[in-house]
Amino acid sequence: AEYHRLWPEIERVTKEQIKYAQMGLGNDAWHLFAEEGEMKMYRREEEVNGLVVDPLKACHVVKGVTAHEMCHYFFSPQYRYDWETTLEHMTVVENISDDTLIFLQLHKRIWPATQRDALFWSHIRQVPPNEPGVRDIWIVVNNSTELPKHPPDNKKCIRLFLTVCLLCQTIVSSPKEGASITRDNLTCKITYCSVVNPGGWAPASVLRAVYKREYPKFLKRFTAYVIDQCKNKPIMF
Ligand SMILES: O=S(=O)(CCO)c1ccc(-c2ccc(C3CCCC3)c([C@H]3C[C@H]3c3ccccn3)c2)cc1
Repeated sequence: AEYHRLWPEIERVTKEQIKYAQMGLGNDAWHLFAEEGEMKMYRREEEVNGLVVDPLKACHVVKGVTAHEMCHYFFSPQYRYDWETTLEHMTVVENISDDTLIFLQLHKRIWPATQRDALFWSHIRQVPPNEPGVRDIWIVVNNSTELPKHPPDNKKCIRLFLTVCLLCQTIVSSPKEGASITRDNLTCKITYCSVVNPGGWAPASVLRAVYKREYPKFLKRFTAYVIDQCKNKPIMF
């Protein structure tokens, strides 16, 4: 799929997102707005043309799964309805390659905001480890795109714009002398980043309340789902 018209953009945005996820909190003014166990969620308050586009960064550590498994369940369409509770409808409108798809998603209306839909390419890839102790790194990047065949239907709903990445690192603790690696030896470090432009006006207070409620719920539910899906299956590195 290296010759697909979107490939240069996919390469550029994916490389940007790897850097952005791996820089941690940098020296930006991030506000910790949710913390539960190992999960820490940060946001910055930003508006573009009066629209709330608060960047979000979440860090989480889960035991018992690999980075590949976490990214596989996030990327693959067949599992999405199991963990994405705000979906009313989801379809794959283009199969660019086995590691790049284009999704069209209609999200449930969140009162009193108008219903939103999202059209985005989604790309999964393994990334070389960047620090000792990390066995492997996988990333999924979701980035809004436009397709003549799927124009926004502004009468029905508002098209939102998103750039999202899920970067996961696998850390393996050494098993007992001579024992093979089990899921007890696996730790997955997760960095989830999202910037969502709601596309049309919605009260800042409403949007911030939605994000404050929905993002922690989403990351907790998604990671618990992957742990449950993997626990009795062979490890996928
Ligand atoms: O990580 S993903 O790519 C996973 C693939 O689905 C992703 C994450 C989040 C969204 C999203 C974007 C905007 C909204 C709002 C904006 C105004 C009204 C709807 C919502 C609403 C449904 C709420 C929500 C917020 C956060 C997490 C999940 N649910 C969701 C879309 C895709």
